[in-house]
Amino acid sequence: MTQRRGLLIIISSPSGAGKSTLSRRLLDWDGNIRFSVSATTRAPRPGEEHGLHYFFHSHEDFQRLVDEGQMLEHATVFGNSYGSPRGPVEEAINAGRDLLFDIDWQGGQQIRASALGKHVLSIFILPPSMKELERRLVSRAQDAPDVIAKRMAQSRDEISHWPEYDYVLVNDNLDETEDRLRTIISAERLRLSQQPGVVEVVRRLNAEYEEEGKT
Ligand SMILES: Nc1nc2c(ncn2[C@@H]2O[C@H](COP(=O)(O)OP(=O)(O)O)[C@@H](O)[C@H]2O)c(=O)[nH]1
Ligand SMILES: Nc1ncnc2c1ncn2[C@@H]1O[C@H](COP(=O)(O)OP(=O)(O)O)[C@@H](O)[C@H]1O
Repeated sequence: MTQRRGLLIIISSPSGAGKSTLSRRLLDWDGNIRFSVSATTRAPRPGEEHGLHYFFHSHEDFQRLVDEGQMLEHATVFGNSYGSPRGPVEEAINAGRDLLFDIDWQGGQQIRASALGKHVLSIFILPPSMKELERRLVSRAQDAPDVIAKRMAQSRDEISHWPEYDYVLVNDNLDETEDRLRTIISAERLRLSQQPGVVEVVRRLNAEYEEEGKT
């Protein structure tokens, strides 16, 4: 049987809505999902490792990677450059491995518009309220107050892109949101793995129909 192609799972949300937390849970849930480690010019947060959470680059190095065509997509977010390396993507699709992208709406648009767009499953995460979004950003205790203010100010713009996504989830209860994400991914995998078999069955049914017509 033909192996299904890998999925490019794109998760976007305003900063603080919970996409990193949900991404981590999805990676723990299923070993067939790998994380697309982005390149960025942002400074590492405490505990973040080069090559694991991000590839941390200088502005010059980042620009060189873009110029060399090594980025599948890239964008400026909160004043820093972020981009998804092209290298692992086609390999994953062909090997039937799923890749998880924690990227913003600009990246989502670029990948969807690319030749690889047909492999995309996109999910947008909304916070239950703006107050809760701010509470989560503050309680994460990773960003300075001015950085948090910048992210809150940008959140409305990010949220306005929800209609571009295949699915939209409100991340109120974390376990419930994780459960819904698992359901969405499982259903999409089922749809993809069925396709080759279904084409064969329809061909056989058509042949049988033709045979019947002759008798
Ligand atoms: N377009 C694009 N956006 C990215 C990429 N990597 C991360 N981002 C987005 O950049 C924004 C800031 O990410 P980060 O600094 O890690 O903050 P956090 O999402 O609040 O934890 C988020 O919206 C990410 O989804 C990327 O490779 N491409
Ligand atoms: N459903 C939820 N309920 C309460 N807190 C949450 C929920 N989802 C995430 N969080 C917390 O909110 C903060 C921001 O989540 P994070 O995953 O870093 O967001 P993002 O990656 O979208 O910026 C973290 O401290 C995380 O533990």
